[in-house]
Amino acid sequence: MAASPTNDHSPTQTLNPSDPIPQPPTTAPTDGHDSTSEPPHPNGQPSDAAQGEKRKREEEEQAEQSQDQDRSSHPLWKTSLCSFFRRQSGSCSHGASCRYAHGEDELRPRPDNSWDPTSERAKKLTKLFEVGDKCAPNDDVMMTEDVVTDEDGEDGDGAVSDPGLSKCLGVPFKFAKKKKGMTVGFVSFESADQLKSSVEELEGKYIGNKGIKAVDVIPRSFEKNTKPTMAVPSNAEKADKLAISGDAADVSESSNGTPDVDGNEENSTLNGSGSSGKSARDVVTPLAHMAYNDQLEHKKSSLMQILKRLTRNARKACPNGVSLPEWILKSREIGGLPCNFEGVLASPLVNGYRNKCEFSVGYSLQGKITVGFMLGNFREGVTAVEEPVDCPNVSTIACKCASIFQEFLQDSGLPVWNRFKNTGFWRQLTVREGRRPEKAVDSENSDANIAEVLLMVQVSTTGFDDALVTSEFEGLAQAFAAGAATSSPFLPLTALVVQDHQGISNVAPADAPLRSLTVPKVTCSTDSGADNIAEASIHDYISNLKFRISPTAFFQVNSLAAEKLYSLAGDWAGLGPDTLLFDVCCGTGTIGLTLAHRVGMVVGIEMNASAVSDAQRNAEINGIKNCRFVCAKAEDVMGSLLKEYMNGSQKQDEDRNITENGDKVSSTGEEKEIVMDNVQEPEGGSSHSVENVAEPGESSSHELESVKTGSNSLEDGKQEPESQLESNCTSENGNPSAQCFKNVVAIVDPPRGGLHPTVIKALRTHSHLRRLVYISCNPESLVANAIELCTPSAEKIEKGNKNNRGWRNMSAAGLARHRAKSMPVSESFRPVKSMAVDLFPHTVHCEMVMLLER
Ligand SMILES: C[S@@+](CC[C@H](N)C(=O)[O-])C[C@H]1O[C@@H](n2cnc3c(N)ncnc32)[C@H](O)[C@@H]1O
Repeated sequence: MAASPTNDHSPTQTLNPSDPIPQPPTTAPTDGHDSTSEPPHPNGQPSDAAQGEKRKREEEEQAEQSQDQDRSSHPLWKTSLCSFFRRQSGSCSHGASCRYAHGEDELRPRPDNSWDPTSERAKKLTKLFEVGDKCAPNDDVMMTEDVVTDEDGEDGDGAVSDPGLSKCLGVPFKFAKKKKGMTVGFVSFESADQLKSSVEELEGKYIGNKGIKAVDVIPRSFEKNTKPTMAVPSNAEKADKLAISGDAADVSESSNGTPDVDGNEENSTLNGSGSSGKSARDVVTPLAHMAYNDQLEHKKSSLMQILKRLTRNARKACPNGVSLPEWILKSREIGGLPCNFEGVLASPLVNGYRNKCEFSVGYSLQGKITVGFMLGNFREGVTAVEEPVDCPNVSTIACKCASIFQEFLQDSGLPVWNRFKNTGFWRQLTVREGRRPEKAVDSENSDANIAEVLLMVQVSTTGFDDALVTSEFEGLAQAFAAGAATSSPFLPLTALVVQDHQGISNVAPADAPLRSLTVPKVTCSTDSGADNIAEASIHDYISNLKFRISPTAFFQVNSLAAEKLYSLAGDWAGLGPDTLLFDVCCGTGTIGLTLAHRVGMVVGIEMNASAVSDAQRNAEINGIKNCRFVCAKAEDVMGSLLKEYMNGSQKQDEDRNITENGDKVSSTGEEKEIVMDNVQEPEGGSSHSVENVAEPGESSSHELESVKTGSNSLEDGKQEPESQLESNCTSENGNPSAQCFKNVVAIVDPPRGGLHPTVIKALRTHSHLRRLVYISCNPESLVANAIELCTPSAEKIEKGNKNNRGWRNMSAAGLARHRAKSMPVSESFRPVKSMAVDLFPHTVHCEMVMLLER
């Protein structure tokens, strides 16, 4: 049964935003504007001229799209009612060519078989649904965790049955509970008879206008003292239809069960349905059934569709009275793309390429404690975990580690984490592998290239006896030592770390306590047994540079493909001895350090303290002296750093930033200037001094500067920077200033969500920054950020209404269009070229690179 259509559903909520035809206004807001795609006009009613202009743009856009495709065969053709036609009593200037339906007769069903929610058909269906449509889809609940009650009617936590849910159900039962954010609730019964009669009574029942569907919780045969339990998945889009509270706080596991939590690609992989019959392989590597070349083709065409959104949205956002930029006009010649898309570069290694995997701890469908991948989404009631067998992106060594841990857990005296109750001890295993330098790489046998393995076990120690915990940790270390000793292929166990984390989701904050465990010497190939957490790290190689990687620091999961990615970014960035390169979101310094020999100076910005510490150390290991790493959130320091390095031209910048309406914005475009602390040496000269690291949210930055502390010794094969800075090229605080650099470029590589708006503003409003290379693991956020960077400025900027709640429901592109309107007057960038690098074979993900210039 599909989610029931309701009148308050806007098309953007019910349709896939990737649909190439933007949705029309289907509701009739008072200002006559398209409330689904545009925020309300901040200054009240738009003028007729503005409406005319907007309409003209839409017409142009329509004309362009008609070149691309046969519109009438488009899946969204006439699937929404034309609001102009309705408001103007049956007339629309587009006539028969309008993409929207002129009346109910013309209306077509949407690809998901639903109807425009404002249509009569949809309303009728809603009514039908309310009086008893029983054709609900068979949502699979694979909740393999204990959700049932104790004998006293309380759950294991002592929490009482959910009274709101009890009231809604209106049938006899023993215990009922639903967590906020979940689309299913759980009910247990005194007896099988009670279950049978209650389920019969519940069939066809509604809570609000949402049908209840009762399904068995996945085989509970493994439970001792099984009590009859069923799940009641709500067909509501939002879980609050079944919850007593309207507040549907999200408790979903954003990454659990996925191989990576680094804001990287797989976070979305498992957010689909948890349909039974799916294996871990299907869920984690959904393209594995395709030949690799076909996978690349598949990625190419979906990336092209996403890229076209940049053109469409920038066109839409282009202010009235401002000419469309050349790149938008020319996009017609390249099928609506914003710039040339040069294809997808293949990964040098297609199987076993992941150097980091995060394995969930949970129960399999058969009730066995399992270490592997979750088969779906916790929100939808799926917690079943399957072993990572047959997932071609995972190395044999990583699988072996998961299996050793799984064996250990079978006899552990401590419980596995229960996501439903938020109780338990063992949560997750992260396996990180360090590979040998490239020259030694054997692409046929990727496991043979693994030289170091770091294991991080996530636990929640709260409420557990210290002595028991200590003895379990000893047992764990023994188990890994013994397992590694007998492993084939050889398991070079380097470090074992425990991360203590109490939070609901397994995504731990960067400062979650870490403890290094001593692994008995007998099994260890390298310097294991380190009690000092500073030593718990592994090393990998990119472009012949050696990188130290701490347990929680980001490092691309496919090192060989990352090398291709970074060199592509470097080639496009137009580097030279006169270049100052900003490496924004630099992680362990990979991009800046691999390109350092091609530029005058690198300034890296990164918020994760361990990663910055690694970056600093990596500069030292490789004898690189022209890098400076700043530990701070980019949004807190980007403007200040650009300003600092563009000292000489500051006055000019400030003059430029007096907007037409007389408002003066800071040179960074930020409303408030963020003042950086003076540059500080790391305490005691040590790059590991985490005391020097800004707390999250602090606006100051403390820096670990490799410029000053880089060692002179070069390891074999390491690159000497091409140019060293003249000693007189320094600003007041001793850092080299931009006057020494003719060319200032930025390479940004943000997490999935993209750049913070403050960073975008700073990059855009610093006119000396002429070139920007954007790397992204999420092309959607790249497009959203590029809309803001590439849309021409209005002659007069609009001030946004920060209290407008309508923004919450906007797509990323819609929000970006809106933000573009309030961007301080500044020269926009233009997309020059784009290309993708496949870092994630067998998954739908890719790294995208786009060159922006002005
Ligand atoms: C996709 S990774 C890229 C790291 C690095 N460029 C590389 O390729 O190894 C994104 C990095 O941005 C960092 N990050 C996330 N939000 C940030 C912020 N607001 N400011 C600075 N760094 C941030 C993360 O810690 C992570 O290291």
